[in-house]
Amino acid sequence: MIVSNRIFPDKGLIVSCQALAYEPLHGGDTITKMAIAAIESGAIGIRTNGVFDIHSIKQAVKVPVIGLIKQDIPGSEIFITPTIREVMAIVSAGADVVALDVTNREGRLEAVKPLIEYAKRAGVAVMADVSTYEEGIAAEKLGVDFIGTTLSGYTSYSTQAEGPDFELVQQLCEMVMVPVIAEGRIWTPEDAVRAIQCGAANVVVGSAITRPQLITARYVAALSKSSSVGQ
Ligand SMILES: CC(=O)N[C@H](C=O)[C@@H](O)[C@H](O)[C@H](O)COP(=O)(O)O
Repeated sequence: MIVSNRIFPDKGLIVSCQALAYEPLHGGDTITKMAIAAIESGAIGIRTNGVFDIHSIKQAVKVPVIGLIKQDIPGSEIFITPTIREVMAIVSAGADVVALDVTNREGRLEAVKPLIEYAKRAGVAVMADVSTYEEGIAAEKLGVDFIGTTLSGYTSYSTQAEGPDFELVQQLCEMVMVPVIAEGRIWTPEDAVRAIQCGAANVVVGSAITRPQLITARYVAALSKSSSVGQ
């Protein structure tokens, strides 16, 4: 059986549960509890950042976990699992899938090869976080198991949009054989349905479910906009 089909045999929702050190929910078992809540409500997978949360969530839930490590490297724009060190740590923490940057920046399409090979040799699948169609095509050639639209809008040359990049999801689904995971700025159930209609195998939703500070800010902005209307 193809690795990706074994990991996520059905289409569905993957919830990204992440809180970096500067975010209010960072620390302790908060993120693990978020993951448990998501699974209790029907999510089929979790995407999470960092060794602690990957390991903790793996102990707590039975669904596949996509692991990444966000790491700032001075002078580099690549921050999602930038080096082999992070790949090794994610594999050791027990993730089922390693997510990493497969963008066309800083020679990454060449530099990422040993990272992909390491994960695959360890029996762990790879999700390529891309920002454009061309990067998705390149990622498939590199032998990844999933392609995510995660970084659309986060590279200088990709589509900059407020909402999800449905066009990229659709283009990739038409051209690649590996499952495409729609990810990035999916805020409503309708967005998620549309991503699946575009051909996505799965949908990752993060902030709209697990970043209460951003959810709150949207309500506050909407209310302040509506109260200023007509004044
Ligand atoms: C660009 C970047 O750093 N994305 C990260 C990747 O793991 C996460 O911070 C996002 O929450 C995740 O991609 C889900 O997206 P959204 O939160 O928009 O649903």
